Amino acid sequence: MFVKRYEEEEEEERRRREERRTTLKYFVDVCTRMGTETRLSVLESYLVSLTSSNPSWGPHDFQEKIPPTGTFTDRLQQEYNPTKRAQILRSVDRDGSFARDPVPDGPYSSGSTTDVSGAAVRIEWNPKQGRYLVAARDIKAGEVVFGEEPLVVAPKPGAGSTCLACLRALKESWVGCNGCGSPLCSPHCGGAGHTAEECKRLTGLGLKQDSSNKNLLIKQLNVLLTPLRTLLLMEKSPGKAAVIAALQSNADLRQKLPIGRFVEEKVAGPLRRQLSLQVGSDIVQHLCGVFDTNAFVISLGNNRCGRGLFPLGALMNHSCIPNTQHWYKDGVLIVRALKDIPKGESLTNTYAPTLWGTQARAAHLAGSKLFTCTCERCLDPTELCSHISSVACRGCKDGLLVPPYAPRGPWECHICGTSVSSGAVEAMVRAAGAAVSRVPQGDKASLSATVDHLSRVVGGGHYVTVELKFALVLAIMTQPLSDVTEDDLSRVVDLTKELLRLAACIDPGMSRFRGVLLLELIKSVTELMKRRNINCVASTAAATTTDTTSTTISADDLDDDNNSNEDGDSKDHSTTSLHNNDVQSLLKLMEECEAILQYDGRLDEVLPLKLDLQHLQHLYFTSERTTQNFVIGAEVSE
Ligand SMILES: C[S@@+](CC[C@H](N)C(=O)[O-])C[C@H]1O[C@@H](n2cnc3c(N)ncnc32)[C@H](O)[C@@H]1O
Repeated sequence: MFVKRYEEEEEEERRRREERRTTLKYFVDVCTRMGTETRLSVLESYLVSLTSSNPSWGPHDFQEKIPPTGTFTDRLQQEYNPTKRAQILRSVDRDGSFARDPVPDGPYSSGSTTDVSGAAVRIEWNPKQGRYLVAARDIKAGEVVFGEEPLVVAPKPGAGSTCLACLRALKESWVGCNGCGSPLCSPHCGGAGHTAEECKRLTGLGLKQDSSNKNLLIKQLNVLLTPLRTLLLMEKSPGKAAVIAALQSNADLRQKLPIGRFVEEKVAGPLRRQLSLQVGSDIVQHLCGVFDTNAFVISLGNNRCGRGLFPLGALMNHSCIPNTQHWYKDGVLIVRALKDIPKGESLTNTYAPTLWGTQARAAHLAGSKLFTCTCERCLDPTELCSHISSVACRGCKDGLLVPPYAPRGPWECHICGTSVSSGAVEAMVRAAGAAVSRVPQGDKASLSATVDHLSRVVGGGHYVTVELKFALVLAIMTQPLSDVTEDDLSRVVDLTKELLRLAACIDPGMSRFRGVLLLELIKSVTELMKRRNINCVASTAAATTTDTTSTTISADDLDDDNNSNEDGDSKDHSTTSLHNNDVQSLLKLMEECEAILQYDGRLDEVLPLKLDLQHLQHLYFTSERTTQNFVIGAEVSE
């Protein structure tokens, strides 16, 4: 009887081994031979699987039936004549073998007639940008366009010790996993990330034995973990394997770059030698490329962060003035519209911080995503009149040196015409960047001094200074509010208003930047109002400026449409007083702030602030019977 059971177990094990071998072989085939059409079908099927399995994340009026748009293949049939169609497909499929790879088995399989009805988005393709998402119907600002769970999550390659199970960043001392010695936040961490299969493979790294070399081993672990987890997932699920195979990896380009060599030497080799994975270099190059090209940095709160692969989210192409932004809720990627998006418009996401200037964004995109952005902002040297890259002119008092249209041309002042070589400007910006890097993180005094210094060197509106201004606002406002001086509160009011005007140009709509700025503005104004006792008419001009100028904080002034006259000049903000209805204006802004930060970790701060404001409103109406004006930052003139 025992012999029989042993034989059965042997047979079962043999069958499992064979199954795995076939799956991986199958994946190799899919990866290397999959044609463009099939890749699109796989992703369209994946989109359908998401909308059907997770309708709660769909648009609010999800029940409304949208006429089926048909698959990409169908649309090509309809929209192009046969010659054009063949041309298009050849242009994206070098060996011409685009035709008939089988669509893989698994949860995402489907025939060529994928029904994408119900989804707010559909997938399109063009030769310049590849695949991208398009609004399948009108989408409203603030609407959740879709939610998506990650296929794979792992620590960032450059991260330090991170709990493999829950992605928490760990301090110097941590417990090692009993099996492989990898970092865990506790032996009983409830996170599901570190599986038995992964543990078995990772014993090959020697983390359990080697304690002298831990830091180096952790670095290696973080580099290997992403492809390891992805390969283990693909072995288990052919459907998911096909989705991952269908994602863009830029592997051909990357192989000619230092990153290609790095992957070969530091990833593919060790995966085979140390973790005993039978995997070819082409697969590893593809997987590393897929992550570097598509992965999102995820931040799960409580110091838990890493990278996640969200195939549908990854299909959003980049724009430096994106129309969507994402948040995370319980590990799910929530993609929301920043503005109204009409049917047919492509959905975009930004791959580079919007607060960076064009040269910095372009360098980041070229280096990591291997393309050049040609959006409206990138093509405009003034960056949509924000002048965030323009540098203060030394030739005249008010002028700005504006970047040239030609790549290495001279920068010219838009007022006095002074011309400065691009090399000289770049050196100036580098020096400014170096000054920023010397500022200790969160150090208010150094931040403030450096903002003043950089405002003189590169200008107050240059992106290096702007980033620091934002950091200064956060540094001031992370202290307990009762410790913040009135001077600092007034500075926050001025800085947030200046940054809100900038946000209206380069990060418009319901962006997190606007939401956080509104929150800090409302918080600082509310605190000032509370301190100055609503029943008194207080002049605080001396505390804020040497003259009696300051800026209004009414909702109208934060509204960009009201912020410039017909010539596009900024309004004069020197006449200042809070109007009688300003508490109500603040409450209105609060509503907007709450709507923007609906999925943000800072939403918790909104409710107490709202209560404070409602309390002030009550006081205000009581006091209004005796006092006409409540003034911040100006002399009272009755
Ligand atoms: C995350 S993927 C986006 C989806 C991709 N288009 C696809 O077909 O899978 C990023 C890649 O898409 C392309 N891409 C994204 N945005 C682009 C843009 N604005 N202009 C040109 N190419 C873009 C680049 O090749 C980039 O490496």
